[in-house]
This record gives sequence, structure tokens and C-alpha cells, in this order.
Amino acid sequence: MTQLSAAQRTPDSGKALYGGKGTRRITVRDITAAKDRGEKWPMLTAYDAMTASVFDEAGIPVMLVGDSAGNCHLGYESTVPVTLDEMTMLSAAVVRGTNRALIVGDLPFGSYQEGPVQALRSATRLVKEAGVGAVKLEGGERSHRQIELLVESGIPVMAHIGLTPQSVNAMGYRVQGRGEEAAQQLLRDAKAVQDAGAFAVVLELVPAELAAEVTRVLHIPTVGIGAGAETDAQVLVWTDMLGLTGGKMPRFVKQYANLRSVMGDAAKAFAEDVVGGTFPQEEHSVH
Ligand SMILES: Nc1nc(=O)c2c([nH]1)NC[C@@H]1CN(c3ccc(C(=O)N[C@@H](CCC(=O)O)C(=O)O)cc3)CN21
Ligand SMILES: CC(C)C(=O)C(=O)O
Ligand SMILES: [Mg+2]
Repeated sequence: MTQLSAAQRTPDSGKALYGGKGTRRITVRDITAAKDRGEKWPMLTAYDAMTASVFDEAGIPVMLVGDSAGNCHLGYESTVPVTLDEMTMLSAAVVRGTNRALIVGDLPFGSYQEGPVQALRSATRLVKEAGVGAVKLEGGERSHRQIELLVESGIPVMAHIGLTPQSVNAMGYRVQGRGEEAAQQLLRDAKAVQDAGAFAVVLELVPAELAAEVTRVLHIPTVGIGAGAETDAQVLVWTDMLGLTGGKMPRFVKQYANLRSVMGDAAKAFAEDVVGGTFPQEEHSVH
């Protein structure tokens, strides 16, 4: 792989993305280097500064300000209504809450489909106003011109193929790449985004065997969500992973905590203290 010049090499180069104890902010070059070392890495979504600071201190090397903020954070039915103004505000908060993680801002539906120039205008807002280190957009072959112009303009791009939720009205939430023809299309999409210059690609809800093949064929890292164990990285929506989202979870979610019950129980305890007159106590009062 590419050798870094002395000027590009920094004290943190070559450290593990997770557990590497690096102090400067992670760059897309570090992500590329991790695949060359065969290292797997975790990505979580984040939508606010406070949550992002928790994950940053936990050593999560890459955070995605996902347009899943639409359904997880803003109360929409899907990601479709999310606006670029909303993504800019949430992305800026996540950047402010973090010191080390690479922050990737999701381009929302309608902010890049018109063409490369619109994509560049939208991505530029996330880079200049929010300070993200990279952007993500959905689509393989269909988005390759957008990816090319962003990369030419100096904006690193994470691509996203397989299930692309912004197209829910056209494709539903269904497994992608099943069957020979669909598998060949997914491989073409993966190669198209790599050729266009994407530094990584999300594979969402595709058969594990196909995701493994894409991961072997590509030199850029694959980030799986519902794509089996062989991808270079894994991403989960943070509110799913911590049991906060509520409702029926997709099969690919592993729940590492149940914040919904922790928070609900705490809220009830507070309410009972207030109603019963046991909060505040003397130690919570000033005189
Ligand atoms: N909370 C949340 N978690 C996510 O992972 C997520 C979002 N929101 N919003 C944006 C997209 C939409 N995603 C989705 C949405 C639904 C399914 C789903 O219904 N999957 C089912 C059926 C799949 C099938 O068999 O075809 C599953 O059980 O996995 C999967 C991914 C993933 N992303
Ligand atoms: C599920 C991930 C990849 C995403 O695009 C999001 O959270 O918006
Ligand atoms: Mg998204």
C-alpha cells in the first residue's frame, strides 16, 4: 500500500484504530491502513455531542451522523424527510463532542440525487459548517459521478450499497443481493464506488457470503450492517445497540444494554420522590 512521506507520517500512524491510544483525530488514511493490516473496526452512529463524547472516550474510532437520526432522534417515520439543515446541525454537535473519532456525515435524501454539483454543494456545507471529515451517500453505479466529483474536490466519501433506506418507497426494507443477478449487480456497485474513489463502503442487509466476497475483491474497507461477520468493519445504530429505540429490532441488531428500561425506571423514581415529598432532601437545598 501507499507509503506515507515523512511529512505525512505522524506519531499516531500505524496505531490500531480501536485500543491504539492515539491522540490526534483519525483520518481516512488511517482507515485505509487498517485494512492493509487486516484489522477490524467498529463504527456507531451518533446524533448529539453528549452521546458522541461517551463513544469517543470509549475509543470508537469512527462515528456516523446517520440520517437514521430521522427515525431515531427526530420522530420521523423514516430517513426520507430529513433535511440538510438538520444533518448540518446534528453533525456540528457530534464534531464538537469528539476529539479523536473520524466523523462521517450522512447526506440526506434529496441533497445529492440531482447530480454531482448538488452533491458537492451539500457535502461542502457538512465539511465547512459542521466540520465533518467525510460524507456518506447511498447508491453504487447510480451515484458514481457524485462520488467522483466530491473526491476530486477533496471530500472523502463513504459509499453505501445493498439496502439503501432513502429508497424505501421504491425497494422496501428487504435483503439485497439474493440470487445470481442481484449478486452481480451488488458486485458491480461495489467496484463502481471503489473506482469512483470512495474510501470505504457500507454493505447493508446483504447475504453474508456475498458480503465476504465483496470484502475480498475490494481494496477499500467494507462496513457491514446485517452483512455477516466477514466485513472489515461493523456499524450499528447507537439507539438500537443500547436498547433505546423501542419496538421490533431488525435481526442484525445485538442489544448491549437496555437504556430504555434504565431511563424509564429512573424517571419513575424521580416522579415518585416528587409526588411523595422525598425529593429534594436537605443536601439538595440552599439556604
Ligand atoms: N433504528 C434504526 N436502525 C437501523 O438499523 C436503521 C434505521 N433505524 N433507519 C435507517 C436504516 C433502515 N434500516 C433497516 C430498516 C428495517 C429493516 C428490516 O425491517 N429488516 C428486517 C427484514 C429484512 C428481510 O428479511 O428482508 C429484519 O428482520 O432484518 C432493516 C434495516 C437500517 N437503518
Ligand atoms: C445504518 C447506517 C449505515 C446509516 O446509514 C444510518 O444510520 O443512517
Ligand atoms: Mg443513513
